[in-house]
Amino acid sequence: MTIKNAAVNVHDVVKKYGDKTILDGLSMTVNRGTIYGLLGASGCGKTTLLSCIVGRKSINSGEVWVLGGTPGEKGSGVPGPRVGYMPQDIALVGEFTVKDAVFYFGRILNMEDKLIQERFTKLSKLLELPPDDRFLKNCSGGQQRRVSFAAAMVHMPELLILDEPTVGVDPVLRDKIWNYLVELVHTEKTAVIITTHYIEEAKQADKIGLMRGGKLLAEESPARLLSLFQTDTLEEAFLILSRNQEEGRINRVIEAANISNGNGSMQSVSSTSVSSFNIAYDSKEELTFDRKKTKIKKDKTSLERHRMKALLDKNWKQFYRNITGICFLVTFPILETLCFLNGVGGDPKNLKLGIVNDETLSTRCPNFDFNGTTEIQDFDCHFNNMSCRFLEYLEHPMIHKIKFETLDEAKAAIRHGKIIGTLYIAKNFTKSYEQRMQDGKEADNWIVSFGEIKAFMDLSNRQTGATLKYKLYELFYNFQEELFKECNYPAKLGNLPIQKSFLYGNEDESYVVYMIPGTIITLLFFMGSMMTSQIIITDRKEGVWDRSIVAGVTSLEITITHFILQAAIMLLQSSEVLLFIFGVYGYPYVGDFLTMFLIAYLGGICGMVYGFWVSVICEDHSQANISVTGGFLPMMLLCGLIWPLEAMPIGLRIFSKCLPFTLAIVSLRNVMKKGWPIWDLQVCHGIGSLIGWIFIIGICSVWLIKLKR
Ligand SMILES: Nc1ncnc2c1ncn2[C@@H]1O[C@H](COP(=O)(O)OP(=O)(O)OP(=O)(O)O)[C@@H](O)[C@H]1O
Repeated sequence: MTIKNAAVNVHDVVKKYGDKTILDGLSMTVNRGTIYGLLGASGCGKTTLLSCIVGRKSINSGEVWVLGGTPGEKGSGVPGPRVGYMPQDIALVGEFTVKDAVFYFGRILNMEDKLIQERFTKLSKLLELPPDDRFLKNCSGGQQRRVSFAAAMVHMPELLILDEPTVGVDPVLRDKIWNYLVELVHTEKTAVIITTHYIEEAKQADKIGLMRGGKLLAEESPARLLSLFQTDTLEEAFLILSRNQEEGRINRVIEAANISNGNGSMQSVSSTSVSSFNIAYDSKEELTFDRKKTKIKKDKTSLERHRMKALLDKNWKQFYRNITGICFLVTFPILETLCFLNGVGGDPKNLKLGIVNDETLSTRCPNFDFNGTTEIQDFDCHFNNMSCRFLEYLEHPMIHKIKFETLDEAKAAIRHGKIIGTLYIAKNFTKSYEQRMQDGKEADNWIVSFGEIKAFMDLSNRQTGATLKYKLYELFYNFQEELFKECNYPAKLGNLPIQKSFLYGNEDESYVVYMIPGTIITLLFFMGSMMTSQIIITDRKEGVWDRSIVAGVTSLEITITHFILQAAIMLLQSSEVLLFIFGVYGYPYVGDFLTMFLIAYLGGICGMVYGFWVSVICEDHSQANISVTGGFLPMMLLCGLIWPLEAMPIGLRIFSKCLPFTLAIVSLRNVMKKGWPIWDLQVCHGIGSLIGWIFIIGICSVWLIKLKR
């Protein structure tokens, strides 16, 4: 027998996961137009073997030859339309209807819709599929398995690989499926490899491979196995083989049958094993010869329109039929933006401030009247009731005044956390304040001291304490400025002798404005990384990724089509965030909006690529969540979102500038606050750093995907 008759030829294959050997020098041959039943206990390596045959797993040594070539190499037909693969997991999209699932694979394989419909109708009847429009996520496990089976067979492949297709299928339907397979191999000359735990159903196979411990114990027709071991069932034959292998007495069927039968059937068994050895040997020779003649080329990773279309259609259906997902993707950026704008940067309100006014013994001065508090006599300005006048200026939403009789009481209240600070006004404040003005540089120290309002503050909450402190300064300046006006003194005499003017920004700006560029970029980066890592891991976990690749789709096509949809979603999310900040809340910007949008959008795209990297290095969602947040939080703390970069030690500052967010935030702030154009060097730095990171992470991810295979 030659390799031309063999659909699959596996020779002396070793496959390891780490140190663990899963396939231990395994050889098998599957001929065209036959059914090959691969049997073995759970965990013996059946799925691993099938993955090596379809080219989804690389082997450590040995040879795998499929439909005239090596999987993954030119001419093998694997992955591609010549093979139909039904993996053990359902490996279909839950948001697909029954019909969508079959059409998806048909379209990937470039079949006309009319032909797909014809096949679908036939398979639907044969496999008793649920109604066409039922979503797979609403089908039972057995129903999903049958749909998966139909999807593997829609294109009538030359080689059909079925990993446990009859699990959860009732005996009548199971019988029907086997009859169909038998008919298929006879009429179409299809080669079928089928694994099953129901050993007896494999009686209809042309050949059975009994696998155990990574080796093939026997490779015979069912009838021959029964006669060799003189058993009524295949299960018993398998039991005898397994027992003998466990006891270390056999490696191959020849010895097993000897042990089981004594010398009686020695002759026939010997010839069987010799012939089976010859198959592998001949094939190997021809295989080696062919390879010497033709240099094997790797299949090019071309982009095919029909596959891209089918993938885009799949991604779109996955997206719009997942209502929870849509709600999250659309509303999360708005919610986060609202939380940020409402929760960060506003002034505190109703801060409890103690007042000890020894001058009037009142906090509110109920019948206080501004009139008469200043009086000009002999060119001098005389003051009355200044403490009440000042307390009027403290009528502000930030301050809630609480009267205390003594300073000690007020200090005790601060220590017990009842108030945030207290002001103390001495008994002769007005007189001392007036004296201090008139005496100027000749004023006595005690006059200066009594003419002061003393503040005692709790600064343990630095932000609140500092905000109140600056508010008190501001209110006092207002008080003093108006007072000086009334006295015909220069209004600014009491201010610090510094003339301030601002070329960019202004003094009253809220802290939130400082945080806006950082928040936009970090939020979109986070959204992008979460979205991409979750979607890709889900795709991979469900097995859709692998299965599509076996059907001929390339990793590049899957990645690009995912990227197209997610980039569109990111466009929406970036618009939402910018619209809320600058449109709805009206925060000012002076630069070009499109440049700001570009930087924000690139931040989101960079997040998507980071999410792609995370999906490559992580096995599941929880690992991915840890990686996304674990990578994101340090970057967020170091990027200048919360605190200026200038406050960092120099080494950390340089490191921070190498991170994806940092320069981008600086650029966005320069456009937003200073109106710098896109060609400004500092703006270009931020854009360039984002683009650089997108390429670096993208290339590393693709490289790692190749390495992992
Ligand atoms: N990616 C992997 N990394 C490490 N070990 C793995 C990996 N995949 C499978 N294994 C291990 O390889 C062995 C064979 O697994 P495989 O899935 O091929 O068995 P199987 O015969 O198909 O089992 P079953 O009939 O239960 O599906 C098992 O012990 C499994 O734990």
